[in-house]
Amino acid sequence: MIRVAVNGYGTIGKRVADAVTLQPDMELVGVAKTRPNHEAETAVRKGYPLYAAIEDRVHLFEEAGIELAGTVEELVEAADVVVDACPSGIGAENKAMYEAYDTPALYQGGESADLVDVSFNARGNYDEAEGADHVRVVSCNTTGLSRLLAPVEEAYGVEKARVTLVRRGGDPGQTGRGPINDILPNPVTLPSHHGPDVNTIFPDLDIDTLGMKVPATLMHTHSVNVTLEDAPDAADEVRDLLAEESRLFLIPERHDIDGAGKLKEYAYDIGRPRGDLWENCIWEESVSIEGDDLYLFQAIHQESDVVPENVDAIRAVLGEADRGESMARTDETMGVGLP
Ligand SMILES: NC(=O)C1=CN([C@@H]2O[C@H](COP(=O)(O)OP(=O)(O)OC[C@H]3O[C@@H](n4cnc5c(N)ncnc54)[C@H](O)[C@@H]3O)[C@@H](O)[C@H]2O)C=CC1
Ligand SMILES: O=C(OP(=O)(O)O)[C@H](O)COP(=O)(O)O
Repeated sequence: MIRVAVNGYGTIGKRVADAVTLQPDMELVGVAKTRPNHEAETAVRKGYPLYAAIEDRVHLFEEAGIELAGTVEELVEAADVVVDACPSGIGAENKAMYEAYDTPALYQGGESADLVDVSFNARGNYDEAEGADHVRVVSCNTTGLSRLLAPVEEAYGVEKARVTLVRRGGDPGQTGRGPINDILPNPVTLPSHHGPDVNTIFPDLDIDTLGMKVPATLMHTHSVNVTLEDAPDAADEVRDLLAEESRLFLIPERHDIDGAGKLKEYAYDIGRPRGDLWENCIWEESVSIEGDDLYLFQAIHQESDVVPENVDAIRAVLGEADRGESMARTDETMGVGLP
C-alpha cells in the first residue's frame, strides 16, 4: 500500500484525499489543516486522521473540540509521498520540510515550474515523473490543454496551437474574488502562463495562449484553434479520436448543454461528488476542420480536473504502475468517463 499524506485540505486537497481513499493500492495516512473550520470537522467525520499544519495552532483545534493525530511533520514522516495542495507559494515554503523527511512531494499548478524536477500530466508525460522527488501537477487549465493536445499531436502533428482561455474569476467558495462586473484581459500581456506551462509537458509544441477573467465561478472555457501538420478531411475523424480518450467528454448535441451551468447541473444529476467534472467537456458540435485548422470549445472544471492527475502522479513518482494501468485504475475507481 502506498501511504499518502495530503498537506493543505482546501478545494484541491479534499478532493485528492477522497480520491486516494478509493484507490485499492493507496492508504490515506492523514490530512493537514491550518485551522479548525468546517473542512477540518468534515475530515474528522470522514475518518481522516487530522494533523495540524502549524504547530502553534494546535490549541485552536483543542479549543474547538477537534481531535488531532499530530503535527504535519509527523504526517510527512509517516508517508511514502505527500500531496501538497496549499495555496500558491506555500508549497515552495514547504519544500524544505519534505526534503528533511526524504518524502517525495507533489505540488499543484500554482507553484512555479522551477520549484520541481518534473511538471506532470498523466496523458502527456507520465513516465518522466518516476523517481523524481518534486513533481508539479500542472494547473487545471494546463491539464485541460495537455489532455487535448496529446492525442491531436500524436494523430495529426501540431504546427501551431492558439488558445484563448476565458477563466472563472474565483471558485464558488472564494467570496473575496472578482471581477464582479467586468471582463479582464488577464494577463494583459502575452503569453498567459498556460502556454509556457504546456511546454513543460510538451517542450517542442508551438503554442500561444491568451488569458481572460470573467465574473463566473463554475468553470473555465477555452476557445481552441490548432493548425495541424496533417489535417484530416472531416471533423468526424477528430471527434472519434477525442472520444477514445477517457478524460475527454464530448458533449453530445442531444444533451442540450449550452454552458457551464447545465454542465454542472448534469454532474449533480448523475450523482457526481460535489458536482465534479473530472473530464474536459468538449462541445461535439464545435469540433470543426477548416483547411488545416482544428477549432473547438471546451469547458474545464477547475476544482476537479487535476484530481485524477494527482492520483496518477502518486503512482508515477513511485514507479508503482505504468501509465495505462494507473489511468485505468484511477478512472475506474473514481468513475471518470461520462455518457
Ligand atoms: N482551485 C482551483 O481552481 C485550482 C487550484 N489549483 C492549485 O492548487 C493549489 C491549491 O489551491 P486551492 O485548493 O484552490 O486552494 P484553497 O485555498 O482552496 O486550499 C488551500 C488549503 O491549504 C490551507 N493552507 C494554507 N496554508 C497552509 C500551510 N502552511 N500548510 C497547510 N495547509 C495550508 C488553506 O487553509 C486551505 O485549506 C494552488 O497551487 C492552486 O493554484 C490547481 C488547479 C485548480
Ligand atoms: O490553476 C488555475 O487556473 P489557471 O490555470 O488559469 O492559473 C486554477 O483555476 C486556480 O486559479 P486561480 O489562481 O485563479 O485561483
